[in-house]
Parts: sequence; C-alpha cells; structure tokens
Amino acid sequence: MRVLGIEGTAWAASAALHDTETNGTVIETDAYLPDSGGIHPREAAEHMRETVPEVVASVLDHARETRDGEGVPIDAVAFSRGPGLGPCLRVVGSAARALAGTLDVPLVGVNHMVAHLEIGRHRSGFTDPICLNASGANAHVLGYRNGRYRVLGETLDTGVGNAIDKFTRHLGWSHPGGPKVEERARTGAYTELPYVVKGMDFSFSGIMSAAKEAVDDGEPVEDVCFSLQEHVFAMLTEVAERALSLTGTDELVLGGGVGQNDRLRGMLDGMCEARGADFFAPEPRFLRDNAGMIAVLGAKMAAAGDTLAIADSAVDPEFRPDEVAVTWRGGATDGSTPSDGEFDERQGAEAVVSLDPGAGRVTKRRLSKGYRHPDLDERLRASRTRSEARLTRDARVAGVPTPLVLDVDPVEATLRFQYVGAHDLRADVTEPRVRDVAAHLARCHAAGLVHGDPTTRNVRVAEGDDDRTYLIDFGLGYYTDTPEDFAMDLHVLGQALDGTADDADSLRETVVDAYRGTAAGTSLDAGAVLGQLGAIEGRGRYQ
Ligand SMILES: C[C@@H](O)[C@H](NC(=O)OP(=O)(O)OC[C@H]1O[C@@H](n2cnc3c(N)ncnc32)[C@H](O)[C@@H]1O)C(=O)O
Ligand SMILES: Nc1ncnc2c1ncn2[C@@H]1O[C@H](COP(=O)(O)OP(=O)(O)OP(=O)(O)O)[C@@H](O)[C@H]1O
Ligand SMILES: [Fe+2]
Repeated sequence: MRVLGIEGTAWAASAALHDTETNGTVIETDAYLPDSGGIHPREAAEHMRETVPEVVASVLDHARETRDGEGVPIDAVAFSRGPGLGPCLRVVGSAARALAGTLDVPLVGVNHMVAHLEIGRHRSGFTDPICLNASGANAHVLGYRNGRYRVLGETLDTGVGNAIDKFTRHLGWSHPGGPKVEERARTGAYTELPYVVKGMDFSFSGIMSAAKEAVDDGEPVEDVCFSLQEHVFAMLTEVAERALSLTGTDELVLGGGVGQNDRLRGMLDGMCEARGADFFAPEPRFLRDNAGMIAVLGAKMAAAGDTLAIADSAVDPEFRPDEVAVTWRGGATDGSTPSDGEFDERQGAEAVVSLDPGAGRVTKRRLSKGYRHPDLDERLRASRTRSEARLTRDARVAGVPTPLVLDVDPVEATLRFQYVGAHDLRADVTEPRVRDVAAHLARCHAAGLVHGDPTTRNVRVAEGDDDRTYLIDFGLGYYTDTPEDFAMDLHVLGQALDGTADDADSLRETVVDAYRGTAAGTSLDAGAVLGQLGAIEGRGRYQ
C-alpha cells in the first residue's frame, strides 16, 4: 500500500509518501520560521496555504515517477487531524479532503500525538513500549491498555518545547529556541533551579520563571541553559522510568521535536540501560513534525479499515491521544502485571526496599541515578528521603496508621521503617479496608498533606482480629491546600481499585462515602474535593 501523508499542525508544511512494501518513506517539508517572537497562528496558516500544495505536488510527482504504468499512484490520503493550531489544521484538512476526492481514495484522520509515538514503535519493532512524547506543544508519557493509549503522566502547564522557546524569547533569540539552548549548554555549568514532579505529572512554569530571573540577575546564559536542560530532561526521564516500573514494561520509545536533543536522548538511554530496558529514538526526520509519521500511521489505519467519511472529517485542535480508538494493534498485550507475592527485596523506580519481617524492619534506599547531574541527584535523593520521613510521621500524628520511622539518613538516602501488616491490600481488597483507606486519606488531607500514590500496593493490611490498614510509601507526597491535589489522591485510589477489584464501582462509592464521613468532623471541605474529583474524571484522559 502507498499512502500520502499531510502534516501542518503548527510549523511544518509537510507531505510524505510511505510504501508499506518497501517500508520506504519520502518526506518533503517546508518550515515556517517566524520573523520575530513565537509562532503566529495566522501567519502559520498562511504558510500552510502557500506551501502545502507545493510539498504535496512534489511528493505526488515522486509517486508517479516510481509507479510503473497507469493509474492512481496512491491508495489513501492521511492527514493530521489535531491537535494543533486551528487555522493551520483547517488548511490541511481541506487539502486532504480535496485530494482524496480527486484521486477517489479513502481519507484517514490521524492524531498527531499518536503518530509521534507510533513512528517510534514502527521503526523500533518493539511490540508494547512506553512512549515519551517530548514535543513543542505537548509532553506526556503514554502506555497502551485495552484499545487505547493511556496518558500515564503529562505536563500540568505548557509543552516542553514551548517552555524552552518562551525562555529563549525572553532572551531575544529567534524561534525555535531548543537547538540554541542545546548549543549554549555545551559550555555551561550547573546551577540550581526548581524541579517539579508530582506523581507521574510534572510542571515547567516554575523552572522557566526561575531561569528567566537567573539570566536577568546576571547568571551566565550558558549556565542557565545547561541547568535548564539538566532539570527539565531529568524530570521527563524520571517520569518515563516511573511508567516503565509501574507497568512492568522494558521498552521505551521517544517522539517529538525535543527528542532531537542529544542530552535528553542520552539521559533516557542511560536510564534504560541501568534498568535493563531497551530504548529507541527514531532518526531526527521522524522526531520533529513531519508527514512521514502521518503516512506510516495512516497506512496502518487504512489497512484496518479506519477511514473517514468526508462529512465526519472535521479537524480537532484539542484532539487528545487517549481519545483515539486504536484499531491497528491487533492482539497486542495489555502490559504485564507485576507479581504479587511477599519478597525479601524489591526494586521500584527510585528505591531498593529490603524487608526483614523477622526483625520487624524495612530498609528503603533511594538509588543514585547516573542520568542525572550529580548535584541534582544528591539534592533529590536527600530531600525526598527527608520529606518521606516527615510525611510518614505527620500522617501518624494526624491519626493515620503508618510505620514508625526508625531512622533517616539523608546523606545515604536511606530510611528505616517498622515492618507493618501481613500483606499488601492488593492481595485481598475488602469493603471495610477500602473504607478505612478513604478515611485515612481524609485525615491526611485535613492535615494538609497528600499521599501522592495511594495504590493498593501502598497499603499494608494486618491479619486477624486487628484488621488494620497502614498507609506506606509517602515518597511522592507533599504539603498543599488545593482541593485538586487532594482529589488526585482519591482518583489514584479509584484507578487502583479498578485494576485490582471486581466490584470497583461499589468500592468507589465506599471511598466517597467514607471520605465524606471522616472529613465531616474536620476543616476539610469534602464537597470541594469531590467536585474536583468529578472534574478530573470528566476529562478525556481518564475515560
Ligand atoms: C501539535 C504539534 O504542532 C506540536 N508540534 C511541535 O511542537 O513540533 P515538534 O517538531 O514536535 O517540536 C518542536 C519543538 O522542538 C524543539 N526543539 C527542536 N530541536 C531541539 C533541540 N535540539 N533541543 C531541544 N528542543 C528542540 C523546538 O524548540 C520546538 O519547541 C506538538 O507535537 O506538540
Ligand atoms: N513498612 C513496611 N512494612 C511492610 N512492608 C513494607 C513496608 N514498606 C514497604 N513494604 C513493602 O515493600 C514494597 C515496596 O515499598 P515502597 O512502596 O515503599 O517502595 P517503592 O520503591 O516506593 O515502590 P513503588 O515506587 O513501586 O511504589 C511495598 O509494596 C510493601 O509490600
Ligand atoms: Fe509535533
């Protein structure tokens, strides 16, 4: 099959021809470069209007030249349907519809972000990888489950490339800023900037303001560029590792324009090597926006019969990757589930935990990560060790059963806890235990702390008369007074129940009921938190 792809979500007016028999892809791109500032949607759309016909004509010429004999040189037209800038998308959509009509071939509407990740899967030959999309307007980690790409973690504010570009605009540098930061970073030295990972999500706004201020305060630009990369890319790498650990996957692919950065690729490569996983980054022409990835995924979708009637082919500037019904991955796995039994030692994304039930002790040591700058590494390990100790204690003071903290050594990033419970909640989820956990969370929240990761693996359960439930692993916790942060705890618990229990729906009701009941005697506004929970679960990513 030969598929023509058209891309034009923001800056790249691009057309490509992908031939499934040879696996060859020809790409023609005409880039829009703003004279000043960032991308102007109307100017970009004007660029698309002028240059999309040219790149398409050039690829069609190629298709005709390489096809012997008569007839239509292509079997389908695929186009980027979103996400992206509305005015640009509409130009590309019209071009694709007109072409499919003239050539009388099927039309395929491709999600640009899914294309960014599928190209890595396609080129690597991996079956079921975790995907890190690091592009201009987006940044997220995705994994496949039950017919959809799920967003496991994502930016809470801007895309990673846009964040870097905003910083360089502040310096008066021309667009795009990413390659210039990479160049200047080569001679820079480390300086401290904010580092914000919240569970599997992350945020760039604080670090970008701090970077601008640092330059305004006279810090050498090289140093700020260097440190910006060290912090931002370590955040992405950490979240990618968490996703690998959580899903038990040992393959990672990278997508998006920021993926062209050597330092980011090096960090991801180093992280994967250290944990025995395979890493793949497509070559640059498939990383930055390009129609090749649209044509490749378009061919898979066309082969699966996933085509569009013209009447249903409107573009969608907000098109999320988790809205796409994945039709082209027949019989793929759902990601492996880590085993459940009791063990002496286990390695998570961050730490090694040794269990000694006989002595009643557990030792948790956060490992040094070779991909991180040594100063950042030391800072994160020490501060997280301290904060896990503090949150575990504070929760206990707030009336929540947690292990006693026997020892804390921030220099060695090691904590020693009392051994609690007989097994993880996951091994035996019951209604009274879930009720208990929800009440524990309400008490934590009333005390101004979130757990950060209240899954059924992070609850220990005692057996016998004392059917007590303990919260453990406050490593992702933090102090806050925002209802949305509290709601995330309830959401994570709900998702964990979905994954482990048969009667998840009634258990979710139990959670809400117990949470409301416990909050009633405190200053916690359960109504606001549950309202936020509804909002979170109403968003596309969680459906
Ligand atoms: C929706 C769509 O239009 C958008 N596309 C997009 O953002 O273009 P993409 O080609 O994937 O990425 C462009 C970004 O990639 C950054 N970039 C390019 N080369 C870089 C480098 N060597 N280091 C860091 N960033 C780099 C640029 O600064 C710019 O922010 C997206 O995928 O989010
Ligand atoms: N105090 C404790 N008493 C008994 N068992 C414990 C205790 N702390 C941890 N465990 C056991 O060790 C496992 C791993 O601990 P923990 O969750 O703290 O590590 P982690 O590396 O943060 O794991 P992950 O990142 O996968 O959540 C727990 O699921 C639990 O089974
Ligand atoms: Fe992109």
